[in-house]
Order: sequence, then structure tokens, then C-alpha cells
Amino acid sequence: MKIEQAYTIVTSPGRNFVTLKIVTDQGEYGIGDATLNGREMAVVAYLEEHVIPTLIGRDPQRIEDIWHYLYRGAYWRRGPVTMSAIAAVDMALWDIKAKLAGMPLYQLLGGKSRDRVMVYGHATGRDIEACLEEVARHVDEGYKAVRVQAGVPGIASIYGVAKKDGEPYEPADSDLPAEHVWSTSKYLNHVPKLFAAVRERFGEDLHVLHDVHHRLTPIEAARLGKEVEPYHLFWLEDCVPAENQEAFGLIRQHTTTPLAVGEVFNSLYDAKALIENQWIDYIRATLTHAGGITHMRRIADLAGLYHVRTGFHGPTDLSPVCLGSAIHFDTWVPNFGIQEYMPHTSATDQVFPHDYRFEDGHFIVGETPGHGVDIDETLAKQYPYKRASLPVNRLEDGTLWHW
Ligand SMILES: O=C(O)[C@H](O)[C@@H](O)[C@H](O)[C@H](O)CO
Ligand SMILES: [Mg+2]
Repeated sequence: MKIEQAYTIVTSPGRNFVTLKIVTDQGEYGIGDATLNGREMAVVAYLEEHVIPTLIGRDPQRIEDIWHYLYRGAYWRRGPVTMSAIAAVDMALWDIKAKLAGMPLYQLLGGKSRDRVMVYGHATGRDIEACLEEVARHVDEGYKAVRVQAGVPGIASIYGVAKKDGEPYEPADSDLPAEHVWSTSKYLNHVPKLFAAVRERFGEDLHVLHDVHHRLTPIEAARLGKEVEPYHLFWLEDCVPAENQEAFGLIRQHTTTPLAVGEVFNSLYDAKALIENQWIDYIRATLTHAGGITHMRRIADLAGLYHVRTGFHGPTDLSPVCLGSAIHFDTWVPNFGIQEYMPHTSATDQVFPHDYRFEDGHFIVGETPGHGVDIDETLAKQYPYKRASLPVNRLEDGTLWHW
């Protein structure tokens, strides 16, 4: 069996997605997600110029060999563009292999470790009251876990909070990067009040999460972790930028609030010290940005040795192809923690027909051979690419900060 054809499909049914389709000489095909939010066309160029020409004629069943060919063979290792391109190939090849086997992907990985996959949804509001209403809506819809992000008095635009209450949050909302102004002190003073209000209204059973989005220093993160301890967060996410993995050692000494990190990671080596030192509790790297199923399996296995569980990144900027594959992975992986879920627009769901379903706060994996997600190429053509950038953040004195 040989790979006969491979091509990218760029579509924007509400936001941009990049999909790689690989077709074999026997008519079977698989698809993989290659979406890197705000840098979509860089991955398309990488795939079209450097990857696709080397795939033609190869045996699509040799997933492991093709992974190493693309990783070692590039000479220039790692990085989000390279690893997203490799991930798309890998996901498409696992899709083909599972279709050839006549099995849903989770069976090929080792079968079910659980019947359903717990997800967390996003509650957002411009102030605490509006945010509590959104938490209540999620609880009514069956969610068992909710990420809680509210506006902070004195900060005009903040990560995770939609422009209008009740609307979904989409950060890549302008052609060129918008500029936001950030105040660490205003934020730190506000967050404990938000979680006190959440526990007061919803009691102890609901799992609650919070995303700091990389904005604190280690000692500030330690303070926040300590101050929210009475509210028993499921996790505190990305409390500091993680290039310096040792920073988490300092935070860990000060707080028992569980820590999650890794949505911007693309390799095992981004997380090696974090995992081996047990500085974190959840690893958030996911299939599209961290080298696909083949590499993510290695990260999850290492994490399992150190009591670290998975908490896959799952915003709307990852396509249903990634989400569908992630649900198979989550169904199999022994050290599963939770899956992030931001519902896609209905236009996106139409472009990417899929067999996973949401029920009572959980995803239920499908039984279709492969990863269970397809692409309607005719419909995809109706939504042309439109450049969209993530914002940047500045401190009140104008210093460029982490967004
Ligand atoms: O926890 C999350 O879901 C993330 O922080 C996202 O919302 C990112 O900001 C987005 O993926 C950037 O493209
Ligand atoms: Mg995040």
C-alpha cells in the first residue's frame, strides 16, 4: 500500500482550520488537524513545501517510521510549526490504520479504560454576577466541571471573557494583534473573591478550574495558589510562562492547589522536568500541537509514572478532527484527567461531520472505524481563509507582557 496523494484544506467556518488529507492507492483516506491559531499558513507552507512531497509513495501503515522520518529527518527539531505538521500526518495515518483494521481508534490504542470522558466547559462573564449565571447555565446543561473566568474591575479586556455576556469567547478576533492592558495586582485581588462566590452559590461538588494564561511570576502564582486553596480548584492553569520549568518547583513548595500546564508545549522535552519532579498535576499538551498520537502517547506514559494526568487542550481553535481524535485517546489513556471542551460553531460542525457526542457533562466516543471525523470539502470551500491574530498584552506603563 502506498500514499498516492496528500493535500491541505484551509477553511474558515467561523474561524480558521487547516486539515491534511492523505489518500492511499487503494482509495482509503485519513485526515489530520494542522491548525495553529494565528499562524495557520505557516503550517500549510511547511506541509506543502517540505512534508507532502516526501510522503508520496511511502507505506501509510509505517506510522512510527514516518514520524521519525519527519522529526529526525528535518534536522531542525521541535517547534510548534514543525510539530503541528507532523501531528497532522500522524493523525491522518492513525485514521487510515484504524479504518483498515475496521476499528474505532480507541480499540487500536488498547481499548476502553473508561465508558465516558469528563469535560470542562467555559463560564465567562464581565463581572462576578454575570459569570455565576454562566456557571449556572453549564450546570443546567449537565457539566460536572466548569472553568471560571470573570472580568476584573479596572482591566478593560481580559483573557477568557467574551465581549458580550452570553457570547462565546474567541481571542483571535482581529486582523492584526489587538493590544490589551494588564494589571497583576488588580487581578490577584479579584480572583479569590470570584471563587468564594462560586463555592457559596454552587457548593462543594462542582469541579471548578481557572486559567491564569501565563501572566504571573512564580511568587505571585504561589500567592494565588495559596489564596484559592479553601475553594478546592480542580486545577490552576498556566500560572506562569513555562519555558523555565524550575519555576514550578517554587510554586509547588507553597501551595496544594493542583497545577496544570502545557497547552503551548509541542514536545516531551518541554515537560520532562515538570513531570519527573512532580511539579505539576495535569499535562495539557494535545495531539495537534505535540506531534500527534504517536508522540502524545509517549508524554502520557511518562506522566503516568509520576501521577500526572492528562487534561488535553480543547479550545475552538483546534478542529473537530483534533477533538474527535482526543476523545479516542482520552477513552483509552490510563492516566486520564479531564478534557477541555469549547463547542464549535454549527457551521464548523457541518464542515466536519463527526460521531462523538456530548451527554451529561461527558463525551461518548463513537464506533465508526478511524477517529470518526470527516471533512465536507465542498462545504469547506464556501468559507475562505481570513487572517486573524491573537492579542498582545502590555502592563499599565506600556511594557510588553505575556498575553
Ligand atoms: O485554555 C485554553 O483553552 C487556552 O488558553 C486557549 O483559550 C488559548 O488562549 C488559545 O488556544 C490560543 O489560541
Ligand atoms: Mg489555557
